[in-house]
Amino acid sequence: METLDDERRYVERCTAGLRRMLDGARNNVIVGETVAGDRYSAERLGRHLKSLAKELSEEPEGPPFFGRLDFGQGSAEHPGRAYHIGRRHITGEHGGPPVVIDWRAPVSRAFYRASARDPQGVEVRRRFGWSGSTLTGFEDERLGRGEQGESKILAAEIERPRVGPMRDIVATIQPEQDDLVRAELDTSICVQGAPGTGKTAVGLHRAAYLLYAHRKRLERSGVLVLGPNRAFLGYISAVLPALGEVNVEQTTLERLLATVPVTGSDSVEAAMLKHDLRMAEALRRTLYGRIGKPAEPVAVADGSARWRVGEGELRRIVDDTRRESLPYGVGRERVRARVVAAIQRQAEARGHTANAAWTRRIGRAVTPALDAVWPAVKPEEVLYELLMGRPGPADQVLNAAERAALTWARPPRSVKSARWSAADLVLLDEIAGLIERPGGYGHVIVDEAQDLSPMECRAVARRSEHGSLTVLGDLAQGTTPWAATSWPARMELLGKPDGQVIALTTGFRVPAVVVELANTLLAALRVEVPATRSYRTDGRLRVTGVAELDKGVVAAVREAFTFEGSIGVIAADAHVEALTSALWNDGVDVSGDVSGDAGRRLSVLPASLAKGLEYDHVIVAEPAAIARAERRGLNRLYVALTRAVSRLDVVHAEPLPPEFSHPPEAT
Ligand SMILES: Nc1ncnc2c1ncn2[C@@H]1O[C@H](COP(=O)(O)OP(=O)(O)OP(=O)(O)O)[C@@H](O)[C@H]1O
Repeated sequence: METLDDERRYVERCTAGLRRMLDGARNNVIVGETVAGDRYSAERLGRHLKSLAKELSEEPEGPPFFGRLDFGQGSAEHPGRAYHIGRRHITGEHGGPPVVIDWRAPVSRAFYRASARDPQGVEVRRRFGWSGSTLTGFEDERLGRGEQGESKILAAEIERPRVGPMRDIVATIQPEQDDLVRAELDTSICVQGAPGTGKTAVGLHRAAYLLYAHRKRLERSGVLVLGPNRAFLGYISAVLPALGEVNVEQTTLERLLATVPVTGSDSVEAAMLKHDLRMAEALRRTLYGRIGKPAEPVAVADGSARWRVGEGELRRIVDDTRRESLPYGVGRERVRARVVAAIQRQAEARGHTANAAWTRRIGRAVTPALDAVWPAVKPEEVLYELLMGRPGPADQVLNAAERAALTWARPPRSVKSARWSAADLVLLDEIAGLIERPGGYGHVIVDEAQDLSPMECRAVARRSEHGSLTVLGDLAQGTTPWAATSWPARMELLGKPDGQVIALTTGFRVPAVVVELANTLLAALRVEVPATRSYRTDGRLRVTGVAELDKGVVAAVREAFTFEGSIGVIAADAHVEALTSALWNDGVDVSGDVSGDAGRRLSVLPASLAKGLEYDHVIVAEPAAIARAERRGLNRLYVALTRAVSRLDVVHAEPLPPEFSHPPEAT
């Protein structure tokens, strides 16, 4: 077995290999520009090579490898071979074998899965420790001899103080996580996991894995990551580029659906209704209500000829087309084509020849008749009609009180002046999907999926109809009024009723003492979620009663600065401003960005933005205020309490919510 010095020399080989790859890619750009046969292929090839060169040169400096596998002589596939495993493949000298194997390659799987009980041919698994890009040491597990122990390098990685945005976990993916990361592309999965079990990490690594294993297919069809808000996206946005994947769309559902600006708002009652599944049927009926019974025949002047499709035939065409359940817009064009075909039959019977230009002309000429029976519509027009509250086909789905709740209190003068709400975006998308099927993605990853409404699930389902889904969430962290209470039901709404629901049960963020406190709330949340165990036995919890909240928070922040890592003050939305000024007046720099991106250590954030984020030291200010601020305030509090990586301070001036059971009070 080599020494640390040997491994350091190997690092130099890797650095040289990377340099070779970059030079090669740059050289190829130049050659590619001169050798391609025609301008089109020159441009395509050039673009491809340039992006490869750019990708390589922009690759963040980091350790070239994190692990090594030495296979025994008895291994069927790799007898006596050794492989270094890293974030990306690094080519060897003179066309020789690669010096580093991509963590996603099939052989790397054993790094994550081999154990003393099932060594999978691996004699020794080595984990490397790094300080920046300096190799500092390694640990060996002699799996072939049945030796496997707790890894200090793994523990240090999991327990390291957090600063800045989320990092990848390629060096330490756990077997239960690896199973999900490498699940087949055609398999849709739903991961239920308590806070900090690595759902987001798993989802992002799955995206990277799928792009590696099915690059051609997915580069064509695309991979989409949906997160709950911009702060969260800022927090996770560096993970995939660090893994060499820059072509994944990462956005929120609201942004994805933003076809019109959101300038309006809804009462909770109206929003609840707009997110209710029955809206799908109400909208469908409203849209198809536009199709009319033919009142007159189609008459078309064609030079000296006059063509005519009678009312009866037109009615048959419309009825037949309706029965085909096509998207509304496709149906309209089908009716047009059938009317033109009927005219063509007449014309040909009278000796006219119908060429393409004639067909186009007649197609245009039947538009007025088509508009009368199957009019062209825009989604906004359909929703406008529904929200104006006039009697209509939706009355068969919604009762009078519901119709009244949906109706605009101050109706706009026209579609153009309508002020659409966030919930309206979802309805507009539903209508757009009824008119024409949207383009989909090869794979969609939805994080914090417990918060999706039934109507939002349908918007996701439309985009993954011909692809697969990774759904990530925690029923206990549901904070929207329509949050999920069962995963199989949500998977059905998401269009993947056969999707497997799998639980992650080891927590890597929240220390055991904090989990215990958060779990006292869990009973009150009335959701069925599997119990989890925290990997972390370190950590500190302190509950402090104070006379004045702002002074208590300032003192807690001052103390937090004496530790390493990021600090998050999480408060009820209404308290954020006052706490920020109290800190500011005390000379604390509070300009930190919520996602930790600005490099500052302290962020003061409303509880409503805390989802998915984590801070080394969390100060939850006035839990009772967070709990009473909204209908699912206790769930929100559960989210806030579980953001802590190392230390949690609960600071309160009011009594704690009664659902907290006897937390230890600081003196
Ligand atoms: N195998 C692992 N090795 C090292 N760190 C890990 C591992 N799995 C998860 N983590 C770390 O644990 C923390 C929590 O992970 P993540 O945010 O993915 O959890 P989550 O289940 O999405 O949490 P939440 O439900 O609270 O949003 C992150 O810092 C992540 O990097």
